[in-house]
Amino acid sequence: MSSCVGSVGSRCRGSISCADGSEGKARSHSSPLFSTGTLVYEGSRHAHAHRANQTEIPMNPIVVFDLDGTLADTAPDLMATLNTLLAQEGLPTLPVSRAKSLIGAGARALIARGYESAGLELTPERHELLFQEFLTLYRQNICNETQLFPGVVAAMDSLSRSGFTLAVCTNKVESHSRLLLDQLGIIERFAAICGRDTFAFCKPDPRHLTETIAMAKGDARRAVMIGDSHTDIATAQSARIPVIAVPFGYTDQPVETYEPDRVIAHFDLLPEVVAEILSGR
Ligand SMILES: O=C(O)COP(=O)(O)O
Ligand SMILES: [Mg+2]
Repeated sequence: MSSCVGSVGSRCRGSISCADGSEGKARSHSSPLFSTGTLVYEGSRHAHAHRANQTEIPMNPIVVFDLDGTLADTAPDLMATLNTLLAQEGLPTLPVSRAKSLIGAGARALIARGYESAGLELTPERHELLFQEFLTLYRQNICNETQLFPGVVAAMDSLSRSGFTLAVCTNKVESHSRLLLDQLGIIERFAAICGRDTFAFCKPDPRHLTETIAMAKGDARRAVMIGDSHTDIATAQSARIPVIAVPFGYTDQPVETYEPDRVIAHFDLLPEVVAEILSGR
């Protein structure tokens, strides 16, 4: 039998390619919602194959987390880094409370928005230079005051026990995301960590989410995203993935404005709400 490598794409429409070059369709193998599902390969050349000869690719239900403002309160260290840059130029620094309107679209946007609110417009060259400086500075100070939000670890424990794969889809650069998740002690929990530079596209492009799910080998039909911003909600909505919002992150407007499927005020509620969404309750 040929060995088949799963590259099951977003929403499970992807093909599965085999060592012998043949392609086949992946079909859902009926599975209970919260147990590990499987996809059964039915290669065109092997359609006659006896069931015992079929290659099964496990596809777990998956929860995809945003990082800044969802898993962790990163505002103090992000704003401290921004303020170091502003102070270097003799510009007024900004309070952490401004994080809600500045964070969410990555470090480049944070710098542009920060300088704009300090009354300075950046040329593209200067912007790029400051971005590089920001990356270096932030890397050295990434977890000084940053903390996981209450209940994150217990919620992940519970989801993992129920058979969920976990992944991160963030607009932070991937290396920073990995460094931070490592310093927070939770990096091992994620089957995929995809930052704004992991693919050629990033949130709100829905492919950032669907490709994260594919990379984690999660089942896109049993996937839920959790995020704190309009960007996360819009991304999930365009990917047709249900989305839960947290109200304690970085957004100007209340998250309800963007019509997520649910809003949870504490991570203790996450496992239950994910279960409700996936069972259509
Ligand atoms: O760093 C940012 O601005 C955004 O990051 P997030 O996508 O994890 O919220
Ligand atoms: Mg966020």
